[in-house]
Amino acid sequence: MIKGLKQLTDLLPAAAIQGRLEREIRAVAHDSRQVVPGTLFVCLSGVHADGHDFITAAVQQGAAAVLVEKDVPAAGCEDITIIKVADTRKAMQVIVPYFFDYPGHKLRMIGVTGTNGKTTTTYLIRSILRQAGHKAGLIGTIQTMIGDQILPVKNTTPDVIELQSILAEMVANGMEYAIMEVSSHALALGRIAGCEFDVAVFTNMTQDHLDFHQTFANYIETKAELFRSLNRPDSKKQGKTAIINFDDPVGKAMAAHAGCPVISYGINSTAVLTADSLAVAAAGSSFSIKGPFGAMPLTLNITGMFNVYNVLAAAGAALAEKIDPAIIRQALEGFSSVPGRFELVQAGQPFTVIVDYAHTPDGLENVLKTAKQFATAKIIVVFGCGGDRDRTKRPLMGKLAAVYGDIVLATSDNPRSEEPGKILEDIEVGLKDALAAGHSAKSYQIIIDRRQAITQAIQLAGPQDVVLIAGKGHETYQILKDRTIDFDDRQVAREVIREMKINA
Ligand SMILES: CC(=O)N[C@H]1[C@@H](OP(=O)(O)OP(=O)(O)OC[C@H]2O[C@@H](n3ccc(=O)[nH]c3=O)[C@H](O)[C@@H]2O)O[C@H](CO)[C@@H](O)[C@@H]1O[C@H](C)C(=O)N[C@@H](C)C(=O)N[C@H](CCC(=O)O)C(=O)O
Ligand SMILES: Nc1ncnc2c1ncn2[C@@H]1O[C@H](COP(=O)(O)OP(=O)(O)OP(=O)(O)O)[C@@H](O)[C@H]1O
Ligand SMILES: N[C@H](CCC[C@H](N)C(=O)O)C(=O)O
Ligand SMILES: [Mg+2]
Repeated sequence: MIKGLKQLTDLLPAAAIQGRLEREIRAVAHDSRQVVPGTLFVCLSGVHADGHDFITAAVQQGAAAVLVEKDVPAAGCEDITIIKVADTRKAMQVIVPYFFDYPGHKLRMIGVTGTNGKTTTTYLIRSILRQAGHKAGLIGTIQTMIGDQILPVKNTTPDVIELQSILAEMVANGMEYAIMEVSSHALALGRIAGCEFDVAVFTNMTQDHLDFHQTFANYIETKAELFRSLNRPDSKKQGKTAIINFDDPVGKAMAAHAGCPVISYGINSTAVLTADSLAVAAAGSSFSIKGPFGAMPLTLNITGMFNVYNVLAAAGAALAEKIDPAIIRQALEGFSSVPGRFELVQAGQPFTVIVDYAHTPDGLENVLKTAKQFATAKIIVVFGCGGDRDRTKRPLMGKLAAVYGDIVLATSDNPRSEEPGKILEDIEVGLKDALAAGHSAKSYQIIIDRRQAITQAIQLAGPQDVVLIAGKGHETYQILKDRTIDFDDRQVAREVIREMKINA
């Protein structure tokens, strides 16, 4: 993409400009390390750093212009254009979609938000759309997919520059759909500027990210933004639909924000799509979806009540896109799994080992309830809580692990800049509470080293037991204070089982 700087600044009528506008802009970046010759460097004030401090570095790398919200020294900036606005983040949200020719207007866009279930629901929607013969790209926690091309990701929802560039790539590659997870961080930080969603899905709302949103009420309000966005007077698209979980206490409020047709779903509420005849096992589940098309009996490779909700949400999105129910059924029944979501590790051991991405109290409770539904012997839980994340969820997760598990091994999960022992102390408060109240767990152990915790769990497991290793799912790393090391729960579990020569 190449745009004239004048075209870009025309979108910012209140900007104060110093220097010439007759320049070609070949890229937009807010990170000096990504600046190439001809870049417009956007200076953002962040949590850890201030982009204004990197102007010299950006100029040295060939920046043609800088967008600032503070006065910056002219020295060193003689050959570039300085554009000053009141808020660089907002200005970036205006110019970047234009820079990439508004790819979000050319794709049918499906956004999925909610505390849990976004990744799973987006994968399900993608498989249905592909089954129906559509070209569908995906953006989310695990990876970005453009057709069969896979790109690594840093965040669940990329920042506005990366996101618009991915969407442009999708358009260039003939994608009809972009299905994406919309995190609350993305909504709060305006990362989805320029995306016009045709379908917005609400999965659920439970505690997470209170470090960032401060209160649960703020968190809900932030999520509501996706549904309000369906209702904008300046919208370029027609025929929007909201897919809403009516079993969730805030579902109806989300629907009210949408101001467009709603496909509701739920198991306990009156809704357009419901499910009954539910049966779950470790390796799969069966149930029947009831909807305007009648009944759709399903036998699936994914399990757990929570996945019934994800399936209903995905079916709702597909129905909004007028996909034939027979195709929806075919796709759902052929769907294998999402990496690291209730993933069974099978290395010949006589007990069940599950690796799951539950990293919130609700996620952990759901996955433990599911394990409890089919477990015939002990449940051994290995889990931890991320550093630099919502601290208040730690005792809650500790408590839930001990309420549903028989043996709990609390360990590290991406401690980041925090002291692992301190995180575990927070978890231990909840563990102690649950034990004092006489819940399921007979014992717990605190084992800082995650490999050692997994080894201990596997050593303790007897025939028919269930070992649940929660929190990291598909992740292949452990983020420590000073470095990131390779770490994959599934691989470690397999290695430990093989080393111990445990056979059925
Ligand atoms: C709180 C948050 O979301 N922070 C995001 C934010 O970082 P920040 O504002 O703190 O940036 P900063 O490091 O202070 O830097 C400020 C500016 O200086 C620039 N800089 C910095 C260094 C340098 O050498 N040169 C330079 O130009 C940076 O590019 C930036 O523009 O902007 C960065 C660039 O877009 C993001 O990568 C970063 O996400 C961090 C890594 C993060 O972990 N975010 C998590 C909490 C997150 O967003 N999670 C959500 C939800 C997950 C879920 O589904 O549960 C997600 O969508 O992933
Ligand atoms: N609908 C659901 N309700 C509650 N828990 C769920 C639901 N779906 C999945 N989970 C649990 O949450 C975990 C994460 O699921 P998934 O990755 O689909 O959610 P997510 O919303 O994408 O998470 P993230 O916020 O990290 O992107 C799963 O491993 C499972 O334990
Ligand atoms: N999207 C979530 C993922 C948490 C996964 C867990 N393994 C952790 O690192 O806390 C977050 O960034 O808070
Ligand atoms: Mg996700």
